[in-house]
This record gives sequence, structure tokens and C-alpha cells, in this order.
Amino acid sequence: MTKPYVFITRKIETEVLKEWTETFEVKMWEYEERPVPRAILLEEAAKADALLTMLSDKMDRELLDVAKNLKVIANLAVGYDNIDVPSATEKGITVCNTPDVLTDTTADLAFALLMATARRIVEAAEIVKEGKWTGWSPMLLAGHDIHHKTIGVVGMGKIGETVAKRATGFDMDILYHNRSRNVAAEERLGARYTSFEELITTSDFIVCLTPLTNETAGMFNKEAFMKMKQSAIFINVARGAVADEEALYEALVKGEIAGAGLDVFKQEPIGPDHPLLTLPNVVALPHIGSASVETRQGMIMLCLDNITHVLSGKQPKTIVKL
Ligand SMILES: NC(=O)C1=CN([C@@H]2O[C@H](COP(=O)(O)OP(=O)(O)OC[C@H]3O[C@@H](n4cnc5c(N)ncnc54)[C@H](OP(=O)(O)O)[C@@H]3O)[C@@H](O)[C@H]2O)C=CC1
Ligand SMILES: O=CC(=O)O
Repeated sequence: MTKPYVFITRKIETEVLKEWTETFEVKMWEYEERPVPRAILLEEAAKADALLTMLSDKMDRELLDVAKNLKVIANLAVGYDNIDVPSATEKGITVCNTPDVLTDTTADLAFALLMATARRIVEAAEIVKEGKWTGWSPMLLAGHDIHHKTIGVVGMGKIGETVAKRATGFDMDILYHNRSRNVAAEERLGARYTSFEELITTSDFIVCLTPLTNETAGMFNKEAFMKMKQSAIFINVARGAVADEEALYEALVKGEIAGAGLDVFKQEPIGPDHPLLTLPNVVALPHIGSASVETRQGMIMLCLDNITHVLSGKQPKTIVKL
């Protein structure tokens, strides 16, 4: 009997894969840091029973049309904006993601980014390493306080709520905005539900943790940045396209807001000459929200489990539902 064929779109290291080859025929793209070229992805999709994919792999209609044997796409991420889920579902292809396992790790990074931006940690560390520290002075690299300020979380889901939990340790007031109320977060954390308008106008830190959808694309636009406090700091750990990057740049240059901490960009990797990277009040990270060794291993294991489940006719652990 032929083994089901599984294509993994990046090089991943895990012991489990050795056992896996007894049950499945496994092929892996050979590079860890370079995405599989589209032409190869299309070729592999045409043969595969399962694909273990990354955010950089576009699982669109063109690909799904050639993927005649495909039964499952296991995305190594909780976000699945790279996948045409309605088309996959229509074709009977199960789409899986990695919620929960990455929640705490991503919340840690979001809060670290908030702190680094507010307290100018990256600028400060560079000055020391570059030998530009000439001595203590009263206002040297004076940043913004975090404690007792107001944090506004847009997208108070699993990660948003976990960020808010960290904010309680800093005696912060917590506002949030979703399409629906998160009563559990209100009770557990004392968070207050507000409109998007109230949140952006009154928060000191605006943290975006929504998925990227047609509704959220560009929600942080020129108008939104203009309404923020001049001392506000914008943190985006969701997806680059939820913010209009040109409007964000303008707002930072004109002093309409005080700073931005960005883990995600519209185009990834962001080009080194992107205007946002020229600004000292921008802390930019290379999309590392869930990047701890433990969490990435957990995400890989979850993807492999989901593939095994689907290919053996069982219900996967984490499925993306329409
Ligand atoms: N930078 C990184 O490395 C990482 C980034 N992420 C990003 O974070 C996102 C959130 O993950 P997670 O917390 O697990 O997901 P959840 O689904 O638990 O939370 C998403 C939240 O966004 C809210 N939301 C959805 N649409 C809107 C809208 N139009 N307006 C306002 N709020 C909205 C939802 O509430 P409601 O439905 O009531 O509106 C929900 O509370 C992921 O989709 C991903 O894009 C995740 C992990 C790592
Ligand atoms: O961006 C990462 C994710 O898990 O989604």
C-alpha cells in the first residue's frame, strides 16, 4: 500500500519526523529561512495528501485547484490569512492552525515590545554598544512610564487577554475592543469594553491583536492615528496589513503619536530602506511573536498531530472553522 505523501514547506527539526517516515512519505523544503518557491509549492501540492505550511505560503484558489489529493493543510501559525479557507472547505480540505500553544509566548513578546518601545530599550542598548554613551544625564533616553497608564487592546481574544493579564501586574487600566464582549476578561481582569473610537482616543498604549480579515485590514488608518493621544504608543503584533503603514509613518513624523512597536509588516521581510525603519521611535522586530524554542516545538508537534489525525480519519485537535 502506498504511504500518504506529506510535504513540509520549510526545514524543521524534530525527532518525531523519523518515526513519521514509517507511516508517511515525507518531503521537506531544504531551507529553514527561505520560503519554497511558488512553482515548487504548486508541484508538491498537486501530489500531496497533506501540507504543513507557513504564513508565507499562499494557499489560494489556484493552488487548491491543482491539489487534487489534498486532505489537510496544517498551518504553523494561529493566524490563517494566507489560506483561502472557504475554497478549501468547499473542496473538503481540512484546515488546521495552532491556537493556545503560542498564546503565552506571543503575549510575552507583545508586552516586551510595549516595554521596549516605551522605555527606548533598543535605542539605549545601541548607544552603549556603539560607544556613544558619554555619561549620565538627567533626561538621557527618558521614555514613557508604563505603570498606572491605560492599555487598550484591540482584539481581546486569547493573546489579547493574556497581554491584558500582564498589564494588571503594572497597575494599568485596561480597555478593550472586539466585535463582541469578552465578559470573562472583564470579570477576571477588570477590563472595560469600549468602542474603537473611545479606545484609540483614550489609551496610552494601543495594542492590536485581531486576525487579519476584510474587516480589520487598514483599521488603523490616518484618521485613527490622528485621534490618538500625542503621547500614545501603537503596538502591532497581529498582521502588518491591519495598519496603513504610510499613515503610521506620517503620524510618527508629525508627532501625532509618540512611538510604535511593530512585530509584523505588510510586506515581510520589510525592506531595510522602508521609511518606518528610519525612525528612532519605532521598534521593529522580524515577526517573532511565538518564537521561543518550547513554543515552536509545541506548534510543530500540533501540526504533525493534526495531519496524523486527519490522514487516519480522526478529528484533528485544532481545526479552522468558517
Ligand atoms: N506576531 C506574531 O508572531 C503572532 C501574531 N498572531 C496574530 O494574533 C491574532 C490573534 O490571535 P489569538 O488571540 O489567538 O486569536 P483569537 O481568535 O483568540 O482573538 C482574536 C480577537 O480579535 C477579535 N476580532 C476579530 N475581528 C475583529 C474586528 N473586526 N474588530 C475588532 N476585534 C476583532 C475577536 O473578537 P470578536 O470575534 O468578538 O470580534 C477576538 O477577540 C492572530 O490571528 C494572528 O494574526 C498570533 C500569534 C503570533
Ligand atoms: O503570526 C503568527 C501566528 O501564529 O499567527
